[in-house]
Amino acid sequence: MESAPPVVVAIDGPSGTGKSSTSKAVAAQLALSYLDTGAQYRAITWWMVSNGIDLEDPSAIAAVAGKPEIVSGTDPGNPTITVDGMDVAGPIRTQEVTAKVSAVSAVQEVRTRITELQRALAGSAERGIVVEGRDIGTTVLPDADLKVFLTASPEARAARRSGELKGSDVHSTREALLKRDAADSSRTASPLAKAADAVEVDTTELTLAQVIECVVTLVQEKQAGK
Ligand SMILES: Nc1ncnc2c1ncn2[C@@H]1O[C@H](COP(=O)(O)OP(=O)(O)O)[C@@H](O)[C@H]1O
Ligand SMILES: Nc1ccn([C@@H]2O[C@H](COP(=O)(O)OP(=O)(O)O)[C@@H](O)[C@H]2O)c(=O)n1
Repeated sequence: MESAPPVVVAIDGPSGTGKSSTSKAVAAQLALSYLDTGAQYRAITWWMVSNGIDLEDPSAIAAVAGKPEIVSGTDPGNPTITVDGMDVAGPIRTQEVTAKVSAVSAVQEVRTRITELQRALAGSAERGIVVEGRDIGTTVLPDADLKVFLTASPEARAARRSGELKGSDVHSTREALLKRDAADSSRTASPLAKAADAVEVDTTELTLAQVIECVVTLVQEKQAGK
């Protein structure tokens, strides 16, 4: 039997809408690769913080954007991320990195560099890939076979996020999350946006299992040529 052509799936949306959990599960179920592009922006931000780069100064960020070597593992069962050979899966999730990532990801030189990495990984995935982020359907992979834009109410997103972060309260989590969404949506370089041809799924009232099933069905329909 001939093997199916690779399928490329772009999943975008704001924080806490379920992109990572959905993308990982969909990729695992369909034996596709998986790429968390937020982890890449977090990794370059972690490197800049660790090296004392002035994040108030976009030109200082731009000047060193090419320095760190960022490598993403694309197995949905074991996604990995390293910077210059160091495993940074833990350090990229600190509140400090979360608070600073939008300033770094707004710099065009950073985006150009990370977008190149993303396209190379998508192009080399034999069976196909699920790529999640903010600008995958609009900029990184505008020819993706399927584009999904996940949304959810700010309350649902804040409740989900604060459920993950021990000791955080929903109110401050909500404020931090909305601030980051506003920065990501208003930047000039490849802002968070829904592609015109993306399928929007509001996950507010859906369980994670329902969202996964919905996206798996959309991918299978594409693969069947519907
Ligand atoms: N539909 C859903 N209902 C309830 N909780 C969800 C749903 N989707 C995701 N979650 C939970 O919300 C949290 C954030 O999900 P995540 O996939 O990391 O979102 P994102 O990648 O969009 O920021 C995780 O703990 C996840 O298990
Ligand atoms: N394709 C992408 C993905 C993330 N990002 C940036 O990276 C940050 C972290 O993304 P993330 O997906 O890890 O964030 P969460 O939704 O997990 O909180 C975002 O707030 C954006 O600033 C981006 O600019 N473009």
